[in-house]
Amino acid sequence: MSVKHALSRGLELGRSLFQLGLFKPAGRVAAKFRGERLRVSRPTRTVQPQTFLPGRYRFFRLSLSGLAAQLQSGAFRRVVGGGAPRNRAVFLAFGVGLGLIEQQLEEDRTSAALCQEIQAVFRKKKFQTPLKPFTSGYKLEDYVIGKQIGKGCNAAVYEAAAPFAATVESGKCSLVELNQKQTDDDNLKAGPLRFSATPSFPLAMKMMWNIGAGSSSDAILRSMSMELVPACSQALTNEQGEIALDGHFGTVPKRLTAHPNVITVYRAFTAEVPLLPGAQEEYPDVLPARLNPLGLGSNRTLFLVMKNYPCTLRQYLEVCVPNRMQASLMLLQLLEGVDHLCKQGIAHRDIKSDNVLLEFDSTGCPRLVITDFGCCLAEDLGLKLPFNSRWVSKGGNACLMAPEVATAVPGPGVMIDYSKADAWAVGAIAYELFGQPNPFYGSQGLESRTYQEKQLPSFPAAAPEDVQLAVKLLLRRNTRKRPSARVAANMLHISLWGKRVLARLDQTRMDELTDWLLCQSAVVLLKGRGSGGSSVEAELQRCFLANIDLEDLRAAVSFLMYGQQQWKSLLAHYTEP
Ligand SMILES: Nc1ncnc2c1ncn2[C@@H]1O[C@H](COP(=O)(O)OP(=O)(O)OP(=O)(O)O)[C@@H](O)[C@H]1O
Repeated sequence: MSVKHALSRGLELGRSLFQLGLFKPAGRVAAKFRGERLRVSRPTRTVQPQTFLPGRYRFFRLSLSGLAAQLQSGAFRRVVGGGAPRNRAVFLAFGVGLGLIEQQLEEDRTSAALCQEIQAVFRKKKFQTPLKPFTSGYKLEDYVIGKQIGKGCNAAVYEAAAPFAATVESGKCSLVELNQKQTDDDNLKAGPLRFSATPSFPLAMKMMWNIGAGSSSDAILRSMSMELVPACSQALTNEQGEIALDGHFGTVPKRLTAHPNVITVYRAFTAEVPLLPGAQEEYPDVLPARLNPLGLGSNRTLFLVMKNYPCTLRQYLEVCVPNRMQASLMLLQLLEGVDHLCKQGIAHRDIKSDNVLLEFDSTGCPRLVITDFGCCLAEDLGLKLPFNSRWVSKGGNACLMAPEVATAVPGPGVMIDYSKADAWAVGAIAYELFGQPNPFYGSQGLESRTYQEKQLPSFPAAAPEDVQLAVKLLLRRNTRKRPSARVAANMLHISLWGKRVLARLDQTRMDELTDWLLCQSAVVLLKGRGSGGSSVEAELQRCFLANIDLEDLRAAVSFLMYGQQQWKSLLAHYTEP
C-alpha cells in the first residue's frame, strides 16, 4: 500500500467510522478542566486520545501516533487488512483523522445552520414593553404620585399613575396574595409582609437626588446618564421624534434593547424637585434650598418612570423560600438578563438582590428583572475598562465584585475585563435563591479578593445537581475556567428541559441534541399560541432558542458531561466497599 493509498484509505475509513458513530463523541464531549482530561468511555472506542489537534477543532483529541500504534497492534488491524508497515499506518491514521474532521465539520455546518434558523424564528418576535406609544408622560405634571415605595443611596422611588400607563399590566399577584395562597406551606418563613403592587399605581417613579451636578439638563445627564441605559426609545423621544430630554444627545449613553429580565424605563425627563411625601423627614439634606434652607440639592433633577413591581428579590427572599424549580428558574432568569447585557456590551457592576425586582406570572412563579443601572459600564470599548488610576470606579457593592475586578491594580495599560463579572455575582446570589446566606456577605463572609474555591460553603443539597455544578463553575476565580452567563444559562436550560437527551449524550451525537432543539422549538411555538405563552417558563424557553449558538451549546454540554463524570466518580467513591 503506497503512502497516498494509505491516506485515502484512512480518509474513507475515518468517514465511515464517523457515520457509524463509532468514534466521534469521544473528542466532542471532551473538555479540559484544571489540566486534566475528561474521557467519556465508550464501548466501541479503541483509541486513547493523547494529543490535541490545533485550531478551532481541537476538541478532536485524536493522537495520530496513538492511532497508528493501535492500527499496528490492535483492533483496527482486521479492519485495514492487517500487516500494514509502520510508516503506512501513520498515514492511514492521518487519513482517518482527516476523515473524521471532515465529517465533523460537515455536521457542524448543518447544526450551526439549524441553530441560526431557530434563532431567526425566535428573534423575529421581539420582546415588547407593555406600553403602547403615547405622546405624553414627559412632564412631572402628567403623573399622580402616591406614597414612597423605596429609597437607595441615590434616589427615592414613589408609586405613580398616568393615563398613558393604563396598558401596563400589574404584577398579577402580590406577595401578600401569594402568602395567603401559601399559608399552609411549611417552607414559608414567618415574617411581616408589607409589600403589595397597588393596581391603581401601576408605575414607579424614581427621583434621583441631585447634589452638585447643577440644574441644567446637560449637567444632570452628564452625572446620571447611566440611569438611562435601560430606557426604551419612547422614553426620551416622543412620537414626533422630538427629544423630550432637552440635553445633548452626546450625553445619552448606549442603550439596551428590551428584555423580559431587564427593567425598562418608560420615560425619563428632568423637572424641578417637588416636595413629595416623606421628603422633609427622610431626605431633607438632598432637597434644594427652595424646599429646605439647609438642603444641599440642586433645583432640578432626573426622573425615571418604570413599572411598579411588588417587591425586590431581597424582600421576597426574606419571607419566602422558593421551591427548587422556582429557584432554578430564578437563577436562569438572572443569567438570561446578564447574558442580554453582555451581548449589548454592558456590564451592570452592581448585581445584588436589592437591585433585582420581582413580580409573579399567572402561575405564581417569580419573574425577575435586573434594575438600577447607576453603576454600569456602557462604554464603546465594550466590557473592558482602562484602569489607569485608582480614581476610576470599578463599580458598586464591593462584596459581590468578581475576583478579577476586586484584585485589579491600577496602572498604565491595565484593563479590567467585565465580561464574566456579573455572571460571577449571579453565582453568589444563587446561594440566596436556594435559601442559604450569601457566602460573600457579613463579617464572617468570604472576600471575593482572596477566597479559595474550596472555601465556598457546600451548596444546599436540595438544589439540582446541575445547578450546584453551574454555581460552582460560576464562582471560579479564573475567568477562563468560568462559563459565561450564556453557557451557564444553556447548562440550566438543557438540565431543566433536555434531561433525557443529556442522559444519552455519552453515546449520542450532536444531531440528537439538534433534534431536541427542533422539538423544543415546536413545543415553544405551540405554547406561544396558548395561554402558557406569557409564563416565566415559556419566556425562558423562547430566550434560550433566540440565543442558540452551537459553540455555546457545546460548551454547556461539555460542562454538564464533566459534572456527570464528577458525580459518578464521587458516587463510586462513596459506594465502594
Ligand atoms: N420599579 C420599581 N418598582 C418597585 N420598587 C422599586 C422600583 N424601583 C426601585 N424600587 C425600590 O426602590 C429602592 C431603591 O431603588 P434603586 O435601587 O433604584 O435606588 P438607588 O438609590 O439607585 O439604589 P442604590 O442605593 O443601590 O444605588 C429599591 O431597592 C426598591 O425597593
